[in-house]
Amino acid sequence: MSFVTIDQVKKGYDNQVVLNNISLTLQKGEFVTLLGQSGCGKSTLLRSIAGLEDVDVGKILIDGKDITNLSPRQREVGMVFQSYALFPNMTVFDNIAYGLKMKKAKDINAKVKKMIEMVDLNGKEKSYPHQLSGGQQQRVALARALVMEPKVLLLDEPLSALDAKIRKSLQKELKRIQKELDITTIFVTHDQEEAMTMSDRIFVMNKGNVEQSGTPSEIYTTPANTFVAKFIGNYNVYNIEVFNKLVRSTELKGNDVAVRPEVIKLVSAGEESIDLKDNFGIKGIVKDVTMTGNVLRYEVETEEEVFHVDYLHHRGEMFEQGAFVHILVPKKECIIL
Ligand SMILES: Nc1ncnc2c1ncn2[C@@H]1O[C@H](COP(=O)(O)OP(=O)(O)OP(=O)(O)O)[C@@H](O)[C@H]1O
Repeated sequence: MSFVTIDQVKKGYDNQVVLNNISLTLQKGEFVTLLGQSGCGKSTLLRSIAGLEDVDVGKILIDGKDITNLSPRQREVGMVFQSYALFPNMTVFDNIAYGLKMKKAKDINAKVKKMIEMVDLNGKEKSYPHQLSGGQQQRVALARALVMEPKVLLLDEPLSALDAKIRKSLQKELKRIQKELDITTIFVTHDQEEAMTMSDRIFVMNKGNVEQSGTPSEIYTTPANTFVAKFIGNYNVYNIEVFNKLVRSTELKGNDVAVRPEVIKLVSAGEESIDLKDNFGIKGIVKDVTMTGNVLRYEVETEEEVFHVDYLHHRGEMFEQGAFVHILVPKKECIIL
């Protein structure tokens, strides 16, 4: 049985549909990500689960209980925002202890200490938020949410305000803590790389709809439609008629064809023995070569379209800007959309 159920949820403002009949389920302990561009409705969905927004239609269940009409407090969820939202006039310890004190919980000291240890803030108990870095403040916000032992942890772009290096290290720590506590987590981000590294499952959202759900590798290797292919990775997506014209074939049928940049091979134009049985071949000129990390990213111009081709640096020969090449697209790697 699923642990969290979103059942046909709809929400709109004035004439605008923000959530268009969203249904999804999560298993206990899963880390899922709502991924999408600004305005797609991901924050609204998260805030609806938290009880910070009302839905117009539909139901939300957590651990078998219908929470659709409960107040945020009664829902037993914890939330962390991009902006940290700490109490500025309270120490780290008091920020984390606040919710427990309100609830008149037992063993407050021990619980807060354990959380401070978990988020690696030992020694900072008496510091105030303004004395902490952004990353440390976000650790406090995380500890403050987790100390309440919520059933579901909701994270709204929690790492987006941090610089790249801190962000990477907090991604790892967040995953470690999530696994250690086995806490069901819904993470919101617009950053596909972040979604790919963090998630058990990703829900790709667009204009109030879930376009596709799946593991990071499922979404990357088998995008369900043109939107997902264009949004994820660095896919080459072409209108199928244009592609067929380029490769002088009518083999492919459909609307669009998508090809991942790393499956395309480049061969010098002078090369004679090219395999045109298993590949589509297109003549092109290398327009640009950029190096990102250990990946060589080529931009190859053809008579109609530009092809993006990624080579791992050690994959062999390099092609210079201006080089005449054959672009070999393996037929079995063409994804028809
Ligand atoms: N209180 C509100 N009143 C009117 N429109 C709203 C309100 N809150 C959100 N919206 C609209 O709903 C749409 C979805 O907003 P939402 O914040 O969920 O998107 P998002 O995908 O999380 O984007 P972002 O990353 O920019 O927050 C947007 O078009 C937004 O303008």
